[in-house]
Amino acid sequence: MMFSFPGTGPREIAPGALHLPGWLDLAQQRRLAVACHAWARGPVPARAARLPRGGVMSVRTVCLGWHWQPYRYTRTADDAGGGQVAPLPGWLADLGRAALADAYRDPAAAESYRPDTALINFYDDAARMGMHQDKDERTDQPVVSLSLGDSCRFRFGNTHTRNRPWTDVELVSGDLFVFGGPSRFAYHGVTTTYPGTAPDGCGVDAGRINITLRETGLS
Ligand SMILES: O=C(O)CCC(=O)C(=O)O
Ligand SMILES: [Fe+2]
Repeated sequence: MMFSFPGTGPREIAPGALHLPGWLDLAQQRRLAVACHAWARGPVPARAARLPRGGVMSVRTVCLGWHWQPYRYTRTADDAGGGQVAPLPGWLADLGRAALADAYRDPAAAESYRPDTALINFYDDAARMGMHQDKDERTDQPVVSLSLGDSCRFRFGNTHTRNRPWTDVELVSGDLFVFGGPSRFAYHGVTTTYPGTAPDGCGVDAGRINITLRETGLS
């Protein structure tokens, strides 16, 4: 299952937070993007999630395994027609384990990773994501993030506040970003995307797609 990673090697952004540029080749990006576009159509269509205080997220999100709504996981998509989301395919969980093996160079950490949900976000040119923690999961297993399509500025902060210090990282189509260990609950967000930067043949005509794999601890 080990992946031979052709990129420049993991770059440590913070302890436990690693950026692996170019982790997916163009053919893998295309296959993933095609799959994301299919999931976006259903059984629960991608939608802009409503926030408890009335706002609406600027990304559209579709979930696999568990349905996420701000700020909890449910079996059925109660805020999006009540259907049951598609299961997380085994090959995507395998890809998550391969990601951890390459990021942490630790086969044991990879073997014990059991992601059971994926959140897939679709960014149009105006979409952003404010600084937040991924804290609706009941485990402290890492989050594995894969980027497709347009590049973005990903802001990776600290675990205490949504403010500085942070590091801005440009995430490009095919990049892997993993955050776990001491960085698992760090604040992070997407401050902007760069329209028109998607490489030809990555399967994304416009905008950006981000997939995060998580282990909810609910399954
Ligand atoms: O789009 C990204 O790169 C990050 C997405 C994210 O933070 C999330 O879905 O919780
Ligand atoms: Fe997040």
